[in-house]
Amino acid sequence: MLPVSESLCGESYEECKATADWLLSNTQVRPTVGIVCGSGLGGLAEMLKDPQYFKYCDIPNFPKSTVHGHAGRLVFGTLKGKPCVCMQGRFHLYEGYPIQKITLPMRVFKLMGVETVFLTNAAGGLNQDYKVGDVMIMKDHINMPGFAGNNPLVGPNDDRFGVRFPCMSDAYDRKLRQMALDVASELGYNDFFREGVYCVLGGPSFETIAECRMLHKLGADAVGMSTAHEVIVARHAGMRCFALSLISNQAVMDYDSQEKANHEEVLETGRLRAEQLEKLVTTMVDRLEHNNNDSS
Ligand SMILES: O=P(O)(O)O[C@@H]1C[C@H](O)[C@@H](CO)O1
Ligand SMILES: Nc1nc2[nH]cnc2c(=O)[nH]1
Repeated sequence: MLPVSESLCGESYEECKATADWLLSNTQVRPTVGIVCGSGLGGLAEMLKDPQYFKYCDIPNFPKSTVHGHAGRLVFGTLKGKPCVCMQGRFHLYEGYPIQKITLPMRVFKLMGVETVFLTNAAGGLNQDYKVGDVMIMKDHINMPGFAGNNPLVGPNDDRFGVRFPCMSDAYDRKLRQMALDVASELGYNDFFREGVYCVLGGPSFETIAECRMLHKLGADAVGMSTAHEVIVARHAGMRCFALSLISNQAVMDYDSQEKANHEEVLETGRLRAEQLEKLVTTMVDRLEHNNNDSS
């Protein structure tokens, strides 16, 4: 067992358990589905029936949300009859929190009984076939901060969460990705649905032209500042993961371009696609089976 004092930044088993127990003692919902809303995509949380809200600042051990477009509250309720917990706003490395702290909610999800996590983000499109407003199913990620040792699993491993060296070749659940493609097709979304690789960087500055060109050459289709860390921690704890990137802006790849990435465009694209993303995730949750078989 890992003593509390050995936790790097308040993410020890005991601290996560205390947070999970506090939440469960304040709600009747026993969530099996967890949802994380990206920039400008918090409307998904409004889909929950009989919602119960907890501001992050009121939840023991939780960091505070500091980014415009991230409401900063946890919402409990049901979606298509399934008990859910939804992060209406997430934490990012650039907010100054240690990486172990920004991923703490994934461990709290696990300890509350969550089996499947749906994550969304806004990202810049590197793939030249992508347009603003496209939605990319994440089939894989490149964890750039991890190359420099900034991985959320750095520190003492607690076997109660997962193994020391977790596999990541199956991070994005194959069955859920196929389900998303099927649902997108049924809903008539084929024109703007893609599948690709997301690269996470630390932010908060957007990328230079040379960086975008390099990331594209390395095999990334989209670039962002979140999600991959959460997926690493969720997979370590054995939860199934499905993630979507809304291509909110084109990454600038050309020195003649006048385009400039900015957060307002990111939020605006979120507003334009919100309804379709909500419909897709809601339909997927409706079709989820109540088990946690690793289907990748
Ligand atoms: O939480 P996500 O990854 O959707 O947020 C993206 C990355 C930055 O936080 C912000 C940039 O506009 O949007
Ligand atoms: N790093 C990064 N994150 C984003 N989030 C939304 N758009 C972008 C982008 O172009 N780059």
